[in-house]
Amino acid sequence: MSRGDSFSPRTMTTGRNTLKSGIVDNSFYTSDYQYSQKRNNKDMQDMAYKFMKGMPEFVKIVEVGPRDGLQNEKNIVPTDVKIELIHRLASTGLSVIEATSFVSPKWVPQLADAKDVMQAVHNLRGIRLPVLTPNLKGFEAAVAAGAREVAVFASASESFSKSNINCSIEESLSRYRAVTRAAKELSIPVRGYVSCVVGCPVEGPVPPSKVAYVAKALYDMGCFEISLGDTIGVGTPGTVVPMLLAVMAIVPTEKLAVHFHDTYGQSLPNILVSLQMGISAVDSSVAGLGGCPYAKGASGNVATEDVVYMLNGLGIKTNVDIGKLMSAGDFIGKQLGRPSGSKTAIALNRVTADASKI
Ligand SMILES: CC(C)(COP(=O)([O-])OP(=O)([O-])OC[C@H]1O[C@@H](n2cnc3c(N)ncnc32)[C@H](O)[C@@H]1OP(=O)([O-])[O-])[C@@H](O)C(=O)NCCC(=O)NCCSC(=O)C[C@@](C)(O)CC(=O)[O-]
Repeated sequence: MSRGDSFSPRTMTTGRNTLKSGIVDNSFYTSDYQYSQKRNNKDMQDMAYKFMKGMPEFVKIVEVGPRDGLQNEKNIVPTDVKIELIHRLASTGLSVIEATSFVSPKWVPQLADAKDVMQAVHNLRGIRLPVLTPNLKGFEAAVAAGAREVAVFASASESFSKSNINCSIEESLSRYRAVTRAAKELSIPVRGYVSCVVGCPVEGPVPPSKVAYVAKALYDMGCFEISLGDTIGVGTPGTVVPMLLAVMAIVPTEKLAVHFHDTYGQSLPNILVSLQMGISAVDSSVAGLGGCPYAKGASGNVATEDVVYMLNGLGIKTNVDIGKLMSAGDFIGKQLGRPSGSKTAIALNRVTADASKI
C-alpha cells in the first residue's frame, strides 16, 4: 500500500518536524515556522501530501556489505571476520543480507572463501542470504554450500559486461536463463541486477531504453526482483527519474529495487525520488563499504545507516535497529582500519561521545 491511499498529511511525522494541519512545528528553524504561518494551511497540506504520496510505508533494505562492500578490498579479510560481520548484521533486524559471490577467485580473490562463508551462515534463522552467481558453475557451487537464494548480474553497457563478466550482454542473458531454469527446478529464488543504469566507466551515459531492455529480459526469465545499479554513482535525480520511468513502463514497480553507489554524494536524493516513484526495496552497505573491482574510481554503496536514518525521518519503517547497525559498522571498520563511510554513524558517535563527557 502506498501512502497516497491511507496516509493523512495532517499528522505526518517527519523526524523532528511534525506537520499538523499544514503547519510546520519545528523549533530548530524559526524562520521556516514564521514562513509557514503565512502560508495558507490548505497549500501546506497539499504540499505535504504531494511529497509523501506514493511513498511506501515499509522499505526492505538489502544489505550488500559482506559482498559488494568487501569484494573490492585489497587485503584479504579473514573468513571468520566476514562470518562475524554477517552475524552482527543479522542481529540488527535486517531481513536480507547478500553474503558473498560464487565467482571466479581469479577475478575476485577477496571472495575466494565463498563456500566457507556460506556453509557457516546458511542456517541463520529468519534471514535471506542471497549470493552472486555469474553462471551455472557458480550456481551449483552456491547450492552445494547451502545457498537458498541467488542473484545474477547483467549490465546495460556492453563494455562493462565485457570487463566484469567477460561476455556480451546477450551472452550473459543466455547464461542467466540457464541459471534461472536450474534454480526454478530447485525452487530457489533468483534476483537480477542491472549494472551501469545511468552511466558506464567506459561508454559514459547509458540510454534508459537499454536499461529497460535488460531489466525486462531478467524479469521475463523469472527473476523475482530487479535491482537497478548505478555502479559508478554518477546518477542524479535528473537522470535516475527518466531511467526509472523507462523501466517502470515495462517491469512492475513492485519488482524493482535501487542500488546506488555514493561516488558523487547523490545516493540519498536518488533513493528519495525512487521512493516517491513507489519503489520499496533499497540496497545499501553498512558503513558505506564497497566498490566494484571492474569500475575504477567508483566508491562504496550508500551507507545503510544513512538510509535508515533518512527513512526513520520520513516515518517509513524498516525494522532495522540503527544502534546495532552502527556497532556492526564499527566492527568492520576496525577490522579494515578505516573510519566509517556513514555520515550518520560519524554524527551519532560524536553525539554519544559528547554526551558521555557531560
Ligand atoms: C563470469 C566469469 C567466471 C567469467 O570468467 P572467464 O575467465 O571468462 O570464465 P571461463 O568460463 O573461461 O573460466 C575461467 C576459469 O574460471 C573458472 N570459473 C568459471 N566460473 C566460475 C565460478 N562461478 N566460480 C569459480 N570459478 C569459476 C573456470 O573453472 C576456469 O578455471 P580454470 O580452468 O582457469 O582454473 C568471471 O568473469 C567472473 O567471475 N566475474 C565476476 C566478476 C565480479 O564478481 N565482479 C563484481 C560484481 S559487482 C557487479 O557486477 C555490480 C553489482 C552487482 O554490484 C551492482 C552494481 O553495483 O551495479
